[in-house]
Amino acid sequence: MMLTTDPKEIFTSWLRANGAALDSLTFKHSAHGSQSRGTGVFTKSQLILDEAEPLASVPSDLLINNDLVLRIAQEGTTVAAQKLARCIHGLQTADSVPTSGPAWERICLLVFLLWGWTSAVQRLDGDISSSGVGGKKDVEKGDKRLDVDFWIPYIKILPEINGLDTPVLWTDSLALSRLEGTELHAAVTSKRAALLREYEKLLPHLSHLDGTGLITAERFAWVDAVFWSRVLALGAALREFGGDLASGSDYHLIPLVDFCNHSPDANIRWHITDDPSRVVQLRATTTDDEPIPADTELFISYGNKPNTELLFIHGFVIPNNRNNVVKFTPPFIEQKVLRDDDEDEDDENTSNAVVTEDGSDEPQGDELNRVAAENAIQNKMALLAALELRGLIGIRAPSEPEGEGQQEEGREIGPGVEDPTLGMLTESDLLAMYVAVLTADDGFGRLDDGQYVVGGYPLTETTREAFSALVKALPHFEVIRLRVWAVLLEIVNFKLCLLYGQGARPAVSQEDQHSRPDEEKAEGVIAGADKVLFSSPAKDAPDRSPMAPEHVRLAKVEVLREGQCDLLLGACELLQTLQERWVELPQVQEYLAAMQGELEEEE
Ligand SMILES: C[S@@+](CC[C@H](N)C(=O)[O-])C[C@H]1O[C@@H](n2cnc3c(N)ncnc32)[C@H](O)[C@@H]1O
Repeated sequence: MMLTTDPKEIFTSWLRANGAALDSLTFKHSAHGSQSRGTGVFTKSQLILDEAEPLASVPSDLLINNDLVLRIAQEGTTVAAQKLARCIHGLQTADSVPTSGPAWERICLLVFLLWGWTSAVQRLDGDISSSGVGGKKDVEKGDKRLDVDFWIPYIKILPEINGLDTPVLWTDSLALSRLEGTELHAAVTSKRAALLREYEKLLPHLSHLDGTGLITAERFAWVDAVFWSRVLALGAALREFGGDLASGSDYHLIPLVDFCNHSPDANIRWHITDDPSRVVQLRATTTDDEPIPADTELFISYGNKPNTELLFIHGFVIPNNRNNVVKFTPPFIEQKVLRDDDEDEDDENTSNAVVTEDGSDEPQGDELNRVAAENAIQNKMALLAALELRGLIGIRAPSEPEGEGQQEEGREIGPGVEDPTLGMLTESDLLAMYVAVLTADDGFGRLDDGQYVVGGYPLTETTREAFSALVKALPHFEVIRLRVWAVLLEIVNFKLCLLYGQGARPAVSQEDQHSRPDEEKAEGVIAGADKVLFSSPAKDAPDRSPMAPEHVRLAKVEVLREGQCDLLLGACELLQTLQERWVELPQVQEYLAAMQGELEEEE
């Protein structure tokens, strides 16, 4: 009998031999146009999807979590297990390495993957030192799961560096510079720096796993990407069942289930049971009457993720992604005082402090304003935290009015409409915007005893409902809403400038040997982003994706940028309409007239 060398077949046999069930499924290379999706889960023969019938299942013995890694380190007897033990022991005793919680679980799983990968590479290179002394095979006598060899069929089918293609792994790529103007540019830069720092910190311990310099900074970035692109946080679900399944671990790698690719129109999902022999199952999301043909890929949903997140974590984008969002930090109105102050300082290059007769510096008006602004921002941040509104605010695409009647309502948009932002802001983001734009003139602030007030009334309960009620009760509530629209419009315009300021067309790398004239190629990339990514797959699509070509990366970034531009243009249009409507409101007109009167009196 011929032994197979196909990693997918070896992996399938390994799953079956170890208690997984996957009779109706198979693993195949998946591609859409020239965008490779790596390995995916396909139907083996014609199949009718039925919610009640599990399509596949994985036993608890095949789940990989930090409990397993620690057991290998404590109980494993092979040379490879001892290497892992030295690595884990070093990490546990090192300064500034977290040794509990999700951060530690992640490190344990990174170590596991690097342990498997270095062992697989060393076997390939004929280096048998990791298998045993004098070339004798070093086999675990107890639990086979403590033996690195047991896991090699799984390790060998994982995507290689080029198969993941997340921007953090892009080097010397023009596509990186095209991320400028999007949130991803800063995110990628800081993630790379953080990974490098972490690599340098962990390397003395990781080198116990290999000792021959295999674990480079790039390999460390790879293992981090493998982890984030396939980890599932199952802890809470498993703990509900109690018993043996309720380990302390949250993060899990689940061979088989982690080969499911993502689609917004997923037809399968994972499901947890309390039966250890089939603890994680794949099930259909619906029951159909019509059979689906053999060789159809089945997809799960990774959640309602925007393209920024999909590209950052998974290296792919979805055209016309309904979940796109543009995020920003809360735009505290006091930041304007700080910005103006900085500009004044730059202009005059002088300090606001004046030297008094006794020679000491005394804060003057501007300085006092600055201190007050900084205090106000700190108080606002504390309030956001107390209301659990900390974090970024997101703008989503406003929903399109549907049908005749709704269009009419769209035109009628005004204070009476329940959500005048048409879904552009969530309820909690709107509350965070109120916190950002309220000022002392609105009777908003924090008293010396720590109590918040809105409109002069105390916020007796620090809940979102109570805060929202006080804001809505303000006599000039519509003025506050107008302020929100105006601040948002400023942000949207700024974000659009960042995107367009980047230029509508990418410059083209000189290294590109096969390039058409720059302009022509750049135009092709932009206009044909969808075409490049989603044209028909090559007939003989390679089993393993080659290095993602530069034009594929550029096309992905263009899909991301176009998504953000469309979203921001839609938001800009709506915000302009909102501003126009709100400025006409009698409440707003009265408020503006009163302000004008006050100003004239002061003069
Ligand atoms: C959980 S793994 C799925 C299995 C993976 N294809 C493999 O070969 O190991 C997630 C990774 O699969 C790829 N992927 C999943 N869904 C995709 C999609 N819709 N388009 C492109 N790539 C996808 C991405 O590389 C992602 O990081």
